[in-house]
Amino acid sequence: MNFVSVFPVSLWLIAAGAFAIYHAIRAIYLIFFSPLAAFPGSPWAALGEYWEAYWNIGLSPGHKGQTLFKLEEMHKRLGPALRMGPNEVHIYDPAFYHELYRPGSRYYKDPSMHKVLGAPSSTLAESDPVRHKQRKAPLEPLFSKKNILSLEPMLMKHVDHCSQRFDETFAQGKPVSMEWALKSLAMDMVSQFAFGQSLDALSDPEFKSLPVRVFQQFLPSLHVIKAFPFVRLLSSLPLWIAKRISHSVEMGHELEQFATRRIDEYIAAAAAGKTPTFPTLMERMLIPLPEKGYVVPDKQGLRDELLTVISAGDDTTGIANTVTLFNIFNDRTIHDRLLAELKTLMPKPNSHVSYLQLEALPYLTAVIKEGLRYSSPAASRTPRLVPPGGVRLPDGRFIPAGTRVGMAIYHIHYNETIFENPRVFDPQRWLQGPEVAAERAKFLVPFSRGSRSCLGINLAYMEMYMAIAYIVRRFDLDLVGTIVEDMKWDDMVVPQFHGEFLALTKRRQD
Ligand code: HEM
Repeated sequence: MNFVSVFPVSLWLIAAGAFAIYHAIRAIYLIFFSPLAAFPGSPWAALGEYWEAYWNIGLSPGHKGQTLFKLEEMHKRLGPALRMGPNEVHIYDPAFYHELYRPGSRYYKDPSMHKVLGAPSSTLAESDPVRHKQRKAPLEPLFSKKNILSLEPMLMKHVDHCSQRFDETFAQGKPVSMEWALKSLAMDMVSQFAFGQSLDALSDPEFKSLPVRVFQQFLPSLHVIKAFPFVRLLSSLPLWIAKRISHSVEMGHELEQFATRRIDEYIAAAAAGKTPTFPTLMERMLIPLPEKGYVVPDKQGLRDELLTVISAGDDTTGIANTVTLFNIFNDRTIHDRLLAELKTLMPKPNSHVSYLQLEALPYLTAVIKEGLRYSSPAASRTPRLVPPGGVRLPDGRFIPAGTRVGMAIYHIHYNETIFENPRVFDPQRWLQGPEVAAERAKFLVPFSRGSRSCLGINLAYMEMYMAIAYIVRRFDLDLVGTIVEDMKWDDMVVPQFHGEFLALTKRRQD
């Protein structure tokens, strides 16, 4: 007996017909009658994740990581609010950014989205504001400026190691792939901060150690997982099967195993009294804070935290440094002015200065701000849910409570009304008098704003100031055939460049 003989053909036809009618009615409702029908956009977007997947996944040429740019173009044609999904609106109005992401905002993260995207029990993914505050409690003092300043010698050690690796590669007559090298530098810094021991990514001969590659290759797969959540289930398969199905799933497995190993090693070392001499993420996460409602998470929670912090801190800072350095060495005017300023503080190429001294340099500061604007490492939208009562937009349209709304940092940073000639890398725009600079600073939001903004902001700034200042002062990078076109990028969760930034890393003599 088989299924077809149990259910006659007519029943199958009725079931298929009912299915088709249900979806046709659903489509008509979503496109023409839903409360979001007033918002223009592609009808495919109204039906599901299909439109976004079509522009992001890259099944056809020119359609990889393009949703962000497509949205920009559509907003310019169709207005500041677009239909982005059955229950989602996308906004392109800088003034609304400060409403959506302000401190105390009641627009919370959407838990369903983070369940799909992974690491659901991390601070980054926690949507409930009370639980988020509790979860953040041990991390806040760790990420404070005071504590980050105490990490300066550790960061300096990695900058020196990076310089030594540049020398070795130069001696072999080979160019350095700057993106890989700078991501390795960021990886060593953030891994030591997270569990007290760096992953020594800088020692890899090509700067392509497994952890750096794994994060780089896993993140773009989030586009696929978002559109087809069942893909996530593949990660529960045994590794040998998963490997045959998808490289990204294999990478996801690698990541989880890597984090679990690190946690076990850390706990074993702590039990043997061998903890690092400076506070680390792991150490803080393992101490309960009953007065703040913080309970030590289970293994899965620790793993999620470790993975999100390393991933949040590696690619982002690596990308920001890559883009900033390319633009410095691609424009002699910017380069010469920055070098001249650095020489006032660091008379010799091997001079050492403190981070606080670097932070006080006006042109370096302008270059770093512009690097963060121009690179926008966390470029895409970070959606939130509309709070009870809904929201009325300035044009009178209403968005009901529970709708997802999102804005993209890239759209703020590349908005011509705020930043003139946004596609030009121009540090000078930050030096046009305190009033103009203050007005522009309101819209410099690489780390987002409000209670869900980046916890790692102080560490990220310190990494950037130190990497940019020491590399520019020590090395005269000679771009090996890299042109502006190579630095164009697709939005694959983090920017993915079209070409490679290759440079001969020659030491300066004076
Ligand atoms: C240039 C470098 C960086 C940029 C541009 C950046 C950007 C961001 C942005 C935009 C968010 C908010 C995401 C959201 O709304 O969902 C965020 C959150 C976060 N970032 Fe960063 N980040 C950087 C570096 C770092 C570093 C170095 C670390 C840690 C070592 C870090 C750790 C975190 C954490 C833990 C969160 C979650 C905060 C929370 O939800 O309370 N980030 N980052």
